[in-house]
Amino acid sequence: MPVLERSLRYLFAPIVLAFIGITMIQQLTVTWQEWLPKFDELPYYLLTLSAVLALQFNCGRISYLSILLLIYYYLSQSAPPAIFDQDQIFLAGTLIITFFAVSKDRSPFSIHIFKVLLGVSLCFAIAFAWKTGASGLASFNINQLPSTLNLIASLYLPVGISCIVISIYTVWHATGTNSSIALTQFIWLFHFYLPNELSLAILLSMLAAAYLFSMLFALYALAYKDELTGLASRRALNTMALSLNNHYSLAMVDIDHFKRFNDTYGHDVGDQVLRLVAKKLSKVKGGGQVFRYGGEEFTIVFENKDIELVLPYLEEIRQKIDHYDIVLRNEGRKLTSKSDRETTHKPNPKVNITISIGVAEQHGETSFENTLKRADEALYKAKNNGRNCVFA
Ligand SMILES: Nc1nc2c(ncn2[C@@H]2O[C@H](COP(=O)(O)OP(=O)(O)OP(=O)(O)O)[C@@H](O)[C@H]2O)c(=O)[nH]1
Repeated sequence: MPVLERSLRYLFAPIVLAFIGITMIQQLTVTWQEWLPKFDELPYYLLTLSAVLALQFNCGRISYLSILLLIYYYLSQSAPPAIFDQDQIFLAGTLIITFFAVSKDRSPFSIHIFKVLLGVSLCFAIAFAWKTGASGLASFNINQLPSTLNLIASLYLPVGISCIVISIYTVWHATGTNSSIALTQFIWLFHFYLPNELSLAILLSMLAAAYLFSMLFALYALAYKDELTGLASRRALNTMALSLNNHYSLAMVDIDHFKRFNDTYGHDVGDQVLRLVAKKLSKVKGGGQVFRYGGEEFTIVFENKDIELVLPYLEEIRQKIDHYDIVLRNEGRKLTSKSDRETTHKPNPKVNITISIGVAEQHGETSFENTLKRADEALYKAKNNGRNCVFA
C-alpha cells in the first residue's frame, strides 16, 4: 500500500473522524445537558471492556493503555495526584503513548510486563526531570534565553517530537492497533489543550469505543481474510454464497505444478509466488471477486455475468500470469523488486508460472456447491488438457 494511502487510512481518517465525532457530540451536549452526568460512569465500563478484550486477543498495548487511562480517569474524578503537576502528567502521558506506539504487542501475561512497567516509570521520570529542568531554565530571565531554550522550557518540543514519532510510526507500520494509539495521542492533546471543549468522560468513552472497533475489525480480518495473500478467505466465499442470487459465473483457478515449484525453489519462494498470483488475480476485469480457496487454489465469482462474458477476462488474466517473468535472486533464491533488478549487474534467473482455470455458470436453481463442483470438474479437464488454459 502506498505511503499516501496508508497515511490517509491509518492516521488522518481516524483523526478526522474523531474530530467530526467530537464536534457532533459538542452540538448534542448543548441540548442534552441533563444527560451528561450519566456519561461519567461510561469510561469505567468501556475501558474495562477494552482492557479485558485486548488481554484476550494479546493486544498488550491497547490493554495497558486502557488500564492506564482507567487509572487516570479514576484519579481525575476523585483526588488529583499531588506529586505531579498537570504539565508533568500531560508530558508523562504523551511519552507513554509514544512508548507504546513504538513497542511491539506482547502478551500482557509474560515477562514483558516488567519491561512495560520500566518503560512507563521511565516516562514519568523523564517528565518529572524535564519539568524540573524547564522550571530551572524559566528561573533565568526567560526573555534573554535563545528561542530554542524557550521551546524547551515550554512543552512544545517534547510533545511535538512525540507526535512526529507516533505519526511516522503509524504510517510506516499501518495497523489498526497503531492507528488506535495515534488516536489516543490526538484525544490526549485535545483533553489538555482544550479542556473545556468536551468532558473527559465523553472523550475516553469515544476512545474506548475506537479501541473496541479496532479489535472488532481485527477479528473480522482474522475470520474473513487470508493471512498470506490478503485476499478474502474461503469462509468469506461461503458467507458470500448465502447472499448470491441465481445468476453468476464461478471460476476455479489452480497454479500448475506448484509442488514442483515448491520443491525446486523452497516454500518461502512458493509463498511469494502465491502472493504474486493473488495480486494479479485481484486485478481481473468484469467485477470478479477473488477468494483464496485453499493451498494454491483460488475462486473468482462474477455476479450476474454469463460464462461467455467472463471467459475473455479469465483468458486475459491467464495470459498476464503466463507472460510474467518472476526474477529470482541468486543467493537465497528470493524474489527481487524491480529496483533490485536494475541495480544488480549479474542477470538473475527468471522463472515462469502458469495457471489453469475451470469455469461454470449458475443460471437457475442449482446450488452453489453444485456450481463449485462443475467449475472444479472443468479445472480438472483444463489440467488434463495440458494445463495453462481456461476450460468451461
Ligand atoms: N509455499 C506454499 N505452498 C503451498 C501452500 N499451500 C499449498 N501449497 C503447496 O501446493 C502444492 C500443491 O501440489 P499439488 O496439489 O500436488 O498440485 P500441483 O503440484 O500444483 O500440480 P497440478 O495442480 O496438477 O498442476 C503442494 O506442494 C503444497 O505443499 C502455501 O500456502 N504455501
